[in-house]
Amino acid sequence: MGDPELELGGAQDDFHSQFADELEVLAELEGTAALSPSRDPWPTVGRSRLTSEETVAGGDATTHCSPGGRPGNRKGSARKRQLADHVSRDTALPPTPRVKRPRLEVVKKLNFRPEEMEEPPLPDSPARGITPPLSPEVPTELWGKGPLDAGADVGLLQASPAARNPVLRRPPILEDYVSVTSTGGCRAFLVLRADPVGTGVQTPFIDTWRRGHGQLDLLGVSFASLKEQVDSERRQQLLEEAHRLSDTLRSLRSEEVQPLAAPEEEMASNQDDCQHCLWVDEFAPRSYTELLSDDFTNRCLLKWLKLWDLVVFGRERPARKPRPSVELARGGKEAPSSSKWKSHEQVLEDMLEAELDPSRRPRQKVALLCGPPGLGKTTLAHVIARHAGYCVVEMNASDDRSPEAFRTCIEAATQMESVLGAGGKPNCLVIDEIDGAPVAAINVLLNILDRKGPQDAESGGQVPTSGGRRRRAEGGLLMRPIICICNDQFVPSLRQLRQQAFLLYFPPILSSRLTQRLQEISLRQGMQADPGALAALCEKTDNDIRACINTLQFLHGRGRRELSVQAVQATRVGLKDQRKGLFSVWQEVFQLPRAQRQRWGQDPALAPHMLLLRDGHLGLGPRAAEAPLTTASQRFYHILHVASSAGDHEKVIQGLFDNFLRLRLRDSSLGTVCVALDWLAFDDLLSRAAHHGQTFQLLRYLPFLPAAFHLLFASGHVPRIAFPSSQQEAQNRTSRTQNLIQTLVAGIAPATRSRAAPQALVLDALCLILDILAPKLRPVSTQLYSTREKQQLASLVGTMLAYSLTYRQERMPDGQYVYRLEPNVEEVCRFPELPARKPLTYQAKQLIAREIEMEKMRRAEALARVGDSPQVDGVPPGAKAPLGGAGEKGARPPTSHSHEGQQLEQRLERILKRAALEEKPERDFFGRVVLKRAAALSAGDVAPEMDAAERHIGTAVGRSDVWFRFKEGVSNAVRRSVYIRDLL
Ligand SMILES: Nc1ncnc2c1ncn2[C@@H]1O[C@H](COP(=O)(O)OP(=O)(O)OP(=O)(O)O)[C@@H](O)[C@H]1O
Repeated sequence: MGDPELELGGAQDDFHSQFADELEVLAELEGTAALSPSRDPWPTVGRSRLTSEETVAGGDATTHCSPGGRPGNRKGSARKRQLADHVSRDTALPPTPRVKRPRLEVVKKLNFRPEEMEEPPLPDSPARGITPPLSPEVPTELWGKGPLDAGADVGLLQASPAARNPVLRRPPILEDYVSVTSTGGCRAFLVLRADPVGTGVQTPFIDTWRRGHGQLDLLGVSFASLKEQVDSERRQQLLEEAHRLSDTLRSLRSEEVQPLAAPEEEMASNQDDCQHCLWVDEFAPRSYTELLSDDFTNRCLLKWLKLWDLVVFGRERPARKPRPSVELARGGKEAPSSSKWKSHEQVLEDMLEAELDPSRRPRQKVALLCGPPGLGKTTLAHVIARHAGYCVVEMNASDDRSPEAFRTCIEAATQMESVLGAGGKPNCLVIDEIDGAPVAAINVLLNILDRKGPQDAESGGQVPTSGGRRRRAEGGLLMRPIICICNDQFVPSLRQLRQQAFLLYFPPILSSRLTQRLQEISLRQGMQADPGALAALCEKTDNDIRACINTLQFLHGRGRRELSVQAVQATRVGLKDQRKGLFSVWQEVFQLPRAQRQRWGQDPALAPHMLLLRDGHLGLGPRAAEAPLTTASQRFYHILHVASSAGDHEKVIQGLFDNFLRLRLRDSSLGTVCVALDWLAFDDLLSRAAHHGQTFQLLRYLPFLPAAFHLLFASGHVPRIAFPSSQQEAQNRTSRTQNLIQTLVAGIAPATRSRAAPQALVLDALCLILDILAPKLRPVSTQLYSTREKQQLASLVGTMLAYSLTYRQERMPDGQYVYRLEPNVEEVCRFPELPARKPLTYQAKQLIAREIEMEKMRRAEALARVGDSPQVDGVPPGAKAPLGGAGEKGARPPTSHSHEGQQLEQRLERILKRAALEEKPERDFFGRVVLKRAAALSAGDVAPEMDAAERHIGTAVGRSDVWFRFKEGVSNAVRRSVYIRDLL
């Protein structure tokens, strides 16, 4: 854009050149006025306007008029004023969307060719906005008809050329203007006009204004209209939400006021609630009668809670009526109650009938409810505790796992002031998922249970009454009932708690009761469900209440208003990824499912082992799809699922291995047993390949073994299952045997050891060695042995010493003494149940043991002697020992008993002499000789050496040459004929 002042400066040189334009314009004006005498230069407000761009694009072809556009209002002095064609929006016009006009293209080009500037606007272009007065070049038809034309000539005559046509080819004389140069180099001059409305002046965002509120309509719909639309939509939404909420509130209130409304009304009012809440919560039982669990269990738990009444509420226990069965038993001759075997129910009844402990609490301070998930254990605990007048405090042992958190929770719930919390009711603590708690946390609970009150010490004390004084006196004594809930009672951490708790096993819910309840629920929710479909659902979920109700709600939520068996079977929801206990897994493997039991034995196609024996496969191929196998394959997949989710595969397999031979086998040819053993071997191979070779994808085949066992051995009988222990025992034996071999090998003489590798020893040598070590020895004194026998004995002793074997005396639990081989390698190579092949007598073993000891002493002494005297011939003393190594065995005759005696005597003498020589006078602290000794010596005139010996080894022994030590169980200790006088 050029500078107007410079432009003007160039035009001031001569008058003609300066005013030539004006003259021209005046001439033009005169011509236009003559052409359109009736044109209205000030169109009404309702007339459409054009923006400045349109004005520019259309040259003088604008048809707008505004108050500010009037010539009388114009003020030409302010150069910085807004362009006159930037006029305010017409507020009277509705903000209707308008079509983008093709003329906008022209604006973008900004090409001010003379012919374009004079080009008339399109006849169909909407007339909007307030525009400057008409340019004389604008054709008449552009102005439309009617009122717009009225009085046009009045203003027109008064208007200057610039006022009529703001876009000029030459600069205006009297008015301010802005020069504009097009991209093609063509120049035009825009007249500046006043903006009395102030729209353009006030807004700092002129460009925004141009884009947003101008006439370009780039959005197609004006921004304001869009905004308004959004606002109205939002308003509508809020209104709808408010309606919905008020409806919900109303329905809730009506439910409270009228709980038994007509089913239709109820259905309608519940429809909204259903979207928001779970049916399991909505239909959770609130009272005792609504419980679905077994009545006996419910009653037992309630009775146990009632046992706490005395300490909690101070209520006396009602006097018990004697049970008729007990009476009968007392009256009758045989008393069945005294029989050894009691059913679980009887045991529970007895516990509930038992006397309270000295502190007047039940003997079992904790009730432990255990059973599969979703059967309503937690619900039962809540309902029964509320029914018994308690305020239930629940904690989840899986969440609060640390012992400290456990202690705090338990103490807070049972002993703090909050016991009289909500509604003035005492608390009953419910600890859910206690099988998830660590041992340390369970120990905290056990410690709390074990706390003893003063009444425990002095039984029969005063009945504790409620109040702070009593609690203080009892310290931390547990005075509130605790109900623990778990899924698996056999987890190791619960072992101790189980022994102390009132154990209630939660039996499966009766399918008929659950079906009835489900029917009620589906009816209330407007869902049609036939009992067959509901029974199928119960069966599918193992009578899990939660899973059943959730499945119903899920199907209802998907728009299903009718439940069929097919729908239940096709639904993949409602199955909980539950982990069953080991016993239940074993039981499921060995027992047919309920529905199967009646049919078992009638349908030959169901003979399960046929599945495994035929073609040696499991019926997983096309055969599995055949009709008769459908039920069996269902069972197969069920067990496969159970085994996969059991987790501890090794234990499962151990249980199957330990128990399968105890079952009643129907197959007399033991074919099933052989197949089962093959499976076990296969499982071993698989596990080994998976773990050794790290090919873990093989692990997926492990659960097939339980499924195979199920098809082979499942029957209708309840199996008697024992916890597997054989694996553990075998492991213990293995490690014990390995230790024995290690000890044996470590004790073998080095020369022999080099040829006795452990495996070769076990497999080849040991059994034979044991035979060698059992020669026939006559049960007489060795003095009566022939030379050959003596040689035999010496050889035996030599062999045993070479392998570092001996016999050790042991006392049996019944008081008997026996000699055992040590290390007892007999265990390694003999089956425990089988008798030893050539057992040695007690005396023979005793003799051998003694000879071994003697030989050891001899060797030690020889070594000591060689150590004292300088070695002459360079031969090691051990090698020269009389009954030396195994290589020399039998070479030397066995030493006689008299020789032994001589040796012992000599040894004794030496010891005594040495002791006498070493005798030194007793000195006091300062090194002076203590005189007391001298006085004693003077009293008895005995040789000082003898006395010294006596002092050393006692009076009786010290003065005799021989002494005996009594060794219990050694028979030869009393066989020798010894006179008393020899001992004195
Ligand atoms: N008689 C009943 N009628 C309707 N719903 C019930 C009934 N009993 C229990 N439920 C519902 O079943 C659901 C499961 O119950 P609950 O939590 O007591 O089972 P649980 O055996 O403790 O399971 P978990 O071991 O998984 O904790 C609950 O939501 C409860 O509302």
